[in-house]
Amino acid sequence: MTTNTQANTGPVWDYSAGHGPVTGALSATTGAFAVATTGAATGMPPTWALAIGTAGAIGHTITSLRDRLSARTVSMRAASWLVGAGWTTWAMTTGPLSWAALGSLATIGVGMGAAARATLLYEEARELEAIAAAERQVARELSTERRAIAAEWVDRIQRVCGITVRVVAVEMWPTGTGFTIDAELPAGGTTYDRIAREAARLSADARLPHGCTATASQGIDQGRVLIDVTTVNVLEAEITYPADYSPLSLHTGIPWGLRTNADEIRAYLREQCALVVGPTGSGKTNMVHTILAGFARTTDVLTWVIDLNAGSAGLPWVRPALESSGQTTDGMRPGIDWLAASHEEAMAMLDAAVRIAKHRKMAYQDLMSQANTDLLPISDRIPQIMLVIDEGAEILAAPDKPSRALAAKILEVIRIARAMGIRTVLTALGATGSVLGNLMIRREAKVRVALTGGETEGMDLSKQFPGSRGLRVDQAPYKGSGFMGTPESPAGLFKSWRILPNQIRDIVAATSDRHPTLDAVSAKAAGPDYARRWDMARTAWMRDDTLSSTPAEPQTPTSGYLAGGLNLSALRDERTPVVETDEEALARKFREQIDAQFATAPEPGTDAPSSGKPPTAGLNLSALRSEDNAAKEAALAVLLAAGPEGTGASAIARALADEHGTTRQTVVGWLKTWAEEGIAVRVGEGTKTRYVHHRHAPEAP
Ligand SMILES: Nc1ncnc2c1ncn2[C@@H]1O[C@H](COP(=O)(O)OP(=O)(O)OP(=O)(O)O)[C@@H](O)[C@H]1O
Repeated sequence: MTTNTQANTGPVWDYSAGHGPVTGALSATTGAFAVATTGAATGMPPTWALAIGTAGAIGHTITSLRDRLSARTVSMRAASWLVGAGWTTWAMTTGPLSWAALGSLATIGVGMGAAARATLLYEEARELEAIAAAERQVARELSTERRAIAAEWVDRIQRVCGITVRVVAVEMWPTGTGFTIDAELPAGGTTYDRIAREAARLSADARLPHGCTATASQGIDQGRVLIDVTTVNVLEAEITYPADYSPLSLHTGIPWGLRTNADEIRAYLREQCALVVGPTGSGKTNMVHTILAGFARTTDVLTWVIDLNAGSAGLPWVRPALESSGQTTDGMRPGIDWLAASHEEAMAMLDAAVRIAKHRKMAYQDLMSQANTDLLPISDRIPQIMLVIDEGAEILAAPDKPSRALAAKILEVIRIARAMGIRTVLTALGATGSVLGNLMIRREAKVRVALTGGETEGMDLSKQFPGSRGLRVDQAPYKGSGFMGTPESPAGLFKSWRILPNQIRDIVAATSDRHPTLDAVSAKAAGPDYARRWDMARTAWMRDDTLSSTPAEPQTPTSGYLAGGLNLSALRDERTPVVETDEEALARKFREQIDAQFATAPEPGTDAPSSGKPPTAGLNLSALRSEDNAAKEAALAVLLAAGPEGTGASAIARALADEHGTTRQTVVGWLKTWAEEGIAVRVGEGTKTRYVHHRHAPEAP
């Protein structure tokens, strides 16, 4: 027997030879070959060759299907079958084993078994061929669909943008929620943004459902464009935070939510800070928890949280690890590494951060030179500190003295600590000019999120995502939905995961032994303020459930660590102009220096009549500084006059516009404070949110 090999079809055997029992090789039918060899060794009669030939035929059948089955696997199966069948048959009929008997019986087995096996294999092959045919049919239909999409979009782009592209590929998303078109731009220097800027018109022309977009971005080179078209609105549904709490690293990015194609979007924060903007009710608090969940899962991040609103953003991450005494439970670490709910604690935290940044710079010189980098190599041994400052933008804009001191420190951390591994996530109620007008924030915080949640007023996406076109607030009218852009991923629609308290508890428990420890160099620089952060005296308030509902007394900057309430609102209420003390003068000089260095842009709409105070240089705090008490009192009067029906921030801002020029964001801040203090009661949700003065509130006498 000889073996031939034909191109594209594989080896074909010729069974006609019959010289002796078996000669030649049956490379794909090891079993038959084994039996043949056995037969030869024991003087197999020539007739056995027939059976062996049948076995060879199996090999033929098998190898002709090599595209579908591994011939080797099948021949091994045949071999084991042959031996097994031969052995069994012999055992039933003959008795004790001899090589001759084995040979003959094996051959009978080969004949019978080969026939049965050939039938089985034939069936299997037919089945596989049928599947392949079905697959080919689907592929044909898919490519017809792709061709139809390509043709439709070439026409559409021509109609809407006036340019003729050539579609190179259409990729259907596995999630079934849309597709990506890869197209070549026409010659003559056309750039992708000719299409990007027409996103809204393209979406309308394609009659995409609400919440779906056609977003163009750069292709593989400057002559190509990628157009992501979403056809199913994934922003609408509530999607819970994934139950997979596996370890993450700062370097591999931290997932913050989903794109419309259901892809995860990650924030890379080794060098970047982040700004998350969301008006009340948009899902901002939920998003902060999602962010803290991501940090808790990392092995190289320590999270420090400042939340002057009763520490509420950080508390769920600490409480599972707190004993009733207020001390941390042995063996369980909180999901965050430090929580500040008062100005004093926040100041201690920020001071520690500044000291760490400065000390790391000196102490890790050798390490950085060995690693040949000017960025401190962050790892589980030298962790990054992520400072999450809830409503940090409002602190930057607040007019009171303690907030101004905090603002100066926050900006200092942002300015000096990038290379040394301390970055911030600031949240804001509105994309106020006071935040984005600051060049340093604009430059350092390029990971940006705008949660819209149905709120359209005061959301200026073009400021938050400069250069992005076609983003419209009404594309994301659902809670937890909005836009996210990072230096790696252009601004686009996004949905944050919904995370509930029980999941936060689970994550705290699951990640407790994973958190890094602050490196000794940094811990030394941070000093006792850091080392004693979980001291009972400083954490007792975390167990006190009554605190958050008790209006706080104004605190003096010298008061102790016990954050007996969160006095941002109280401090915002400072009414009497303060004579500048030495400390204030120092803070003012510092702000002036920062502004001189980082050319802070003026905030639009803040040239309204001021209360007579000279405009203060720097930090764009002018908006709120110029909102004098008269404006606040006028706002309260409008609220009172609105009676039981109540009113909203926009209406109050409109009423104040002429006389005081107060911005809506400012009114939002006041309303939030008043709601916390019980002066106003919040009624309704989302776009229907109203505030009622407590005298008119339903439960009021
Ligand atoms: N990612 C999300 N998916 C679905 N629903 C969400 C999501 N985030 C928030 N929500 C819904 O929106 C409500 C408000 O969320 P959240 O408290 O986070 O908003 P907020 O902007 O912090 O508002 P406030 O400042 O008034 O507390 C939640 O109770 C929840 O019902």
